Amino acid sequence: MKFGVIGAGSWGCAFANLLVDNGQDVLVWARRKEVVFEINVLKKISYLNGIRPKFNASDNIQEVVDFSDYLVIAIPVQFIRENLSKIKYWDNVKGIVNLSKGLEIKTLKRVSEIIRDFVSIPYTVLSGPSHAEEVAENIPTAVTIAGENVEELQILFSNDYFRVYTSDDVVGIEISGALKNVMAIAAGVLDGLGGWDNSKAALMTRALYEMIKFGKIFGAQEKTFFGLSGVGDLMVTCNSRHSRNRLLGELIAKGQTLEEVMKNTKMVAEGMYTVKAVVELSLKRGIDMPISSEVFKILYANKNPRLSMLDLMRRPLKEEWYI
Ligand SMILES: NC(=O)C1=CN([C@@H]2O[C@H](COP(=O)(O)OP(=O)(O)OC[C@H]3O[C@@H](n4cnc5c(N)ncnc54)[C@H](OP(=O)(O)O)[C@@H]3O)[C@@H](O)[C@H]2O)C=CC1
Ligand SMILES: O=C(CO)COP(=O)(O)O
Repeated sequence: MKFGVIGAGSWGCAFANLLVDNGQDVLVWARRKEVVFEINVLKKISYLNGIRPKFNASDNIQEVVDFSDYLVIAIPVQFIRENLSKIKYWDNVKGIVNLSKGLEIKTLKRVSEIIRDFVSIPYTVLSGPSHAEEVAENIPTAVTIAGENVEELQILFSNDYFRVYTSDDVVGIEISGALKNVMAIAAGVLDGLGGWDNSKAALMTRALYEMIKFGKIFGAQEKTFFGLSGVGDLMVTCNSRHSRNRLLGELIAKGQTLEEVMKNTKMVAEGMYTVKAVVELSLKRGIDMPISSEVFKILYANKNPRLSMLDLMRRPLKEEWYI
């Protein structure tokens, strides 16, 4: 099978290597010519130290689409629309596989909804605790896919280091994948303030609750949040040294501004965008989202992270579980 991968960042490249390991033909789209040169000629991936690309790349998006049976999306969510709009013909593509995690802030849409604005071909989302750095080193990883063609894709993607489960909950997988990035920023804030175990465990548990509350309003299934794309990805992202979202929160709590953090990294922390959509949607739909709302205030209203933590502790007392 031929896979075109849109995005030559860490996840696009790690996933492309996985596909090659599984015997698939792969062509990756990178927006910059220097990245194509690095991959095709220098055999380097600048986003993944020490990992050699097993695939070729092109900076011509239409060429990659024309090559593809399946098109894999692996670029930051805020740029999916602008890049899909460059594609003129979709004739060969039999399905889309989305690896990106977030909500579009301009439209408040999930990735499946953005894609439906362009084509109505089968859509599948893949999510779960899967840091690119570890997948690229063939470290055992498990993820979930939902959508169309999942039986075929489950077989094509699985191997001895990558185990793929299936689910019937596209909405739940997209929402849990998007929201865990916001929660990981909050976890990073705690790491920056003190790295306390009790506080981190409390935050992650209440974060899961908040994710479920939000997801159910949009038709997600509760059980999805207890699976790989929910609690699994929440655990990895809130705790991992690889997580860009967690690191963003940590650096802010240690005194850097958002602008400073962004200037010093080329990697995307999706939660800093998604939190805007989450707060807007929660206001529109009347969903109480205390952790997301504090993350928003810390990032965009210059709120002192210590005060955010205190404000969360001082909320009205209540039963633990009341959805
Ligand atoms: N990294 C991971 O472990 C995982 C990431 N994800 C998700 O995958 C998605 C991609 O993340 P990841 O690979 O980590 O990102 P990286 O930060 O590693 O790389 C970002 C990639 O997106 C490209 N890019 C940035 N801006 C644009 C633009 N305007 N148009 C086109 N391409 C652009 C960058 O190109 P350039 O180099 O030219 O700037 C680069 O190739 C995100 O939604 C993320 O949440 C999901 C699971 C695991
Ligand atoms: O989604 C991820 C791991 O599953 C990646 O998280 P970060 O973007 O925070 O690194």
